[in-house]
Order: sequence, then structure tokens, then C-alpha cells
Amino acid sequence: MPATVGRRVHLAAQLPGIHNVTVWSDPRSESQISIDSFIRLARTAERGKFDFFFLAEGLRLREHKGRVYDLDIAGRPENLTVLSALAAVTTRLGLAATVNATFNEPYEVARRFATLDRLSGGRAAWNVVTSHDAFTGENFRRGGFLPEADRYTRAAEFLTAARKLWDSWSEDDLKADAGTGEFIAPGAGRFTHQGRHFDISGRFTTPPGPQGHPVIIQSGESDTGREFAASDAEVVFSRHNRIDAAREFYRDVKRRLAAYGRRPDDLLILPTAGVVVADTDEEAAAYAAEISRGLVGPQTAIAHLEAVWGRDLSGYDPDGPLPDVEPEDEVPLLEGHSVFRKGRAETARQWRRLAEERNLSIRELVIEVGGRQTFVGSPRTVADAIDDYVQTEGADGFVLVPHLVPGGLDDFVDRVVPILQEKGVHRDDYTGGTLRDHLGLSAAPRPARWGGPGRRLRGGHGGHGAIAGPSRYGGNSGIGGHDGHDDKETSA
Ligand SMILES: Cc1cc2nc3c(=O)[nH]c(=O)nc-3n(C[C@H](O)[C@H](O)[C@H](O)COP(=O)(O)O)c2cc1C
Repeated sequence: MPATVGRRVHLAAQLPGIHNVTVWSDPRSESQISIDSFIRLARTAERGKFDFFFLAEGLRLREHKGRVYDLDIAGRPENLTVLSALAAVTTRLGLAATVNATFNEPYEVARRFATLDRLSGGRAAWNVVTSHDAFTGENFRRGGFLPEADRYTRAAEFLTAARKLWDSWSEDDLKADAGTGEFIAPGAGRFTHQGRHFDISGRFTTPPGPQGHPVIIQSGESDTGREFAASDAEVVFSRHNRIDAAREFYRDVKRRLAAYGRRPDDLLILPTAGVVVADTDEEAAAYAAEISRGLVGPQTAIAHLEAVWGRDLSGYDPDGPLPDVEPEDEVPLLEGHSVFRKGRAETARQWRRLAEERNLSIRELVIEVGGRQTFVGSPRTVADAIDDYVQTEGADGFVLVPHLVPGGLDDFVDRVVPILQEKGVHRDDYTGGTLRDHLGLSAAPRPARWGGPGRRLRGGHGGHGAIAGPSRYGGNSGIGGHDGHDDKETSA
């Protein structure tokens, strides 16, 4: 890597599996759920020296007008099971799973992430999402869902409890000492947590993996969601992939960190982005337009509009102007979708304004607001645009979402990554073993409200403690090997 480099570009890959973001009708599309597809895309990301591979989660199939939303690619297997399989066929790539904090219990989730971190040799991350959604909650005990105001109090307490569980073991608790006959230390795994949402105590069965705690990711958009990210997360996902909105989001979230005693580099902001690469900018633009039309067909366009308008618009021409009727604010036609659930009247106003300004048909509008690829052009154009975005603080990097599974990132990795490497903003090879190493994060955040630093002493419960390095908790015993070196390549 050259001596003078810009800010590091962090890259992650997502295998799409819950919304309508892939052109599944393209003959090159393969299964969204076969293990071969997961392996192929993960290996592509690792070949491109990406930081991590990411899986979103949808806990109920979305429904539109009471029918399963057939534009979605549905049928996703459970995330942590998939990532455990991928741990065996990758060696350095981080493995990030979305798991909902509203419908689960801390003990079980902490155990599963401790296991993934151990199996993978310190590569686990948890995208902590919330849902207030009664529609999704019907799948769970007692209806599962929460009033909106309680989502993040539960999520924050969930995380506090999980951290206590991970900290309930110290590195020398597993003794297996034949001389004394002691297998584990007397205090190993003991925990207590009492709070508004959880009142639990006992013994945690699972020693944590090399990272101690998985990397914590957050992806809520609201003010409370941003505050949760600032206090507790190490990565935040966003949907802001247009430069002005992205910079505003970036400034806003980074500015919130100081209140928790954290520095701007303690939290990375990674918008999701689509990429289209071709030999020339013109060819890429033509291909991107084709992809957009593949993603937003006439029916999709009307369904998207109906999701916001809350009324039947099937009589309108998708290639004609927006409906002259106003939205019906009370009746959701699309259930299980977090994006349109609030501010539908305001969204409709903004969409109408945009359509009028640019003279867009319904279908063109839906493409404009949701079906556009973020980076389109020749390999050089795409590399320059990504680099510029990061150097000008629109983002710390991107979660790339391919429009084709599993081959949709091949061109990016083969043709754009080498240019980013040449620019010195992307690693030539992994130099650290854990996901925290790849992200340039050396320790878990220790916000002031958690009581500041201080690692748990055996049997104690002080804060959520410092993160264990690769040699802690039984060493680098994961499936994927690593060298344990730090990988702080980011420079100012
Ligand atoms: C980029 C991004 C990705 C998200 N991924 C998921 C997901 O995989 N599963 C999920 O249930 N919610 C997901 N969410 C939804 C959020 O976790 C959250 O529930 C939603 O944005 C509402 O929270 P808010 O009111 O703070 O915005 C995602 C949100 C964003 C912005």
C-alpha cells in the first residue's frame, strides 16, 4: 500500500434475500437459498478482501393486499446457521447476521453469537434491529411486538444483558486441570441482570469467541435509532446513498458520539449501494437502465405506489402520470415493510413533487426513488466515485448489494477492487484475523453511561468491559485461521 493514502474504504457484501432487489428473472440468476450461492458470493467477497459478508432478516413474508408480496425474493434460511456454514469455507471474511432484539431473548442470542465468533475465529457481527410491527409479532409468543416507544429501550437493555453474558467468562475460566481435577473455575459463566425488560440470572454456558463480543451493527433511521447507534454500535447501516443526504446523515450520527465519550472513528457508517460496472460509462448506464426496468416492472411500480398511497391504484397506467387522488393515511396495503410505515402522506407529497419537477411516470418515479443503482460506470469511474464519497465524508464505505445472485459482484471484485488497491484506499490483503481488526476497531465502545472502562473481574459485572484480543478465551481456535496482527490501515 502506498505511503500516503486517503481514508480507508470499508467494503461489505450482502446476499439479498428479503426484498425485491435482485433481477431474479435474469437467466444468470441462481438460487437465493442454496448453500452454493452463499459460498460463491462469500468467497468472491473474500477474494476482494472485503471486511464482511452480511445477511439481512425478514421475520414475516411481506404481504400486499393480503397476498404474499410476490415481488420479493422470499424463503431465506436462518442467518446464524448459514454464517456458521460459511465460517468453514472462508478464513478472514467477517460474518454479520441480522437478529431482531424484539422477538428474541438475550441468553439465546448471546449464546449463538458467542458460538459463531468461536467457530469463525473472531469474525462475528450482530446487526441489532428492532420491530414494532404487530403483523410480524403474530409469529411469536404473546404476539411478540412492542409499542414503538419501547423498541429501543428493549434493544439497549437486550445488548446490556448480552454483554454481561459474554463477560461472564474470563479467559482462564476453562481450566481442564487434571492435577486439581478442576475443569472450569467456580465463578465461570455466573451472571445477573435485572431491568425493565429482563430479569435473569444463572450461568452462561458458552465461553465467548476471540473477539469477546461480536461487532455491533445498528440500522435504525429514527432519532432514537441514531442515538442507539451513537451509544452502542460500531457500524451503522443506512439507506442514504445519495451524496447530500449521506453527508448529512454522516455528520449527524458522528456528532452524537462525543456525548458517549466516543471518537468519530469508533463508529463506521456504511450505506447500502448497488453497483453496475461495464467497459465504458455509456455501456454501464444502458445496463443500469435495463436493471432498473428488471427490478421495477409495471406491476411493481403500482404496488410501490399503493404501499405509500394506501389505496387500490390498479386502474392507473404505470407509464402514465401519478394518480390525482390523495393517499389514504389509515389503511396499510403493504404489511411488514419498515420503510413506508410512517409519514406516508409526506412521502406521497415528496414523490408527487419529484415526479412533477422531472416529468416522471409512475414507473420512472419508483425507479428514481428506489430502483436506481448507486455507482454506475467503467471500473475507473466507479472506483473514483466510491473513493470520493469516502474521502469527502459521505460514508466510511459501503455494503454492496448485487442485483444478481451469486455472480453479481464478480466484475466489481475483478475490475474495481484493483483500482481501489492501486489508490491505496483498499487493503491488498488481510493483515488482521478478526473482524474488529478489518474495521480498524481495537476495542468495543465503552460509552460513559455504561460506567466507563474496566474489564469484568471474575464473578463481577463492571460495565461491558474491554474486548478480548485474538489470544483470549482459548486462543485462535476458530475454523478460519488468522495471524492475530492488527490491521489499522486507516489514515487521515
Ligand atoms: C439499511 C437498513 C437495513 C435494515 N435491515 C433490516 C433487517 O435486515 N431486518 C429488519 O428487521 N430490519 C431492518 N432494518 C430496519 C431497522 O432495524 C428498524 O427496525 C427500522 O428502520 C425502524 O427503526 P427506526 O424507526 O429507528 O428507523 C434496516 C434498516 C436500515 C436503514
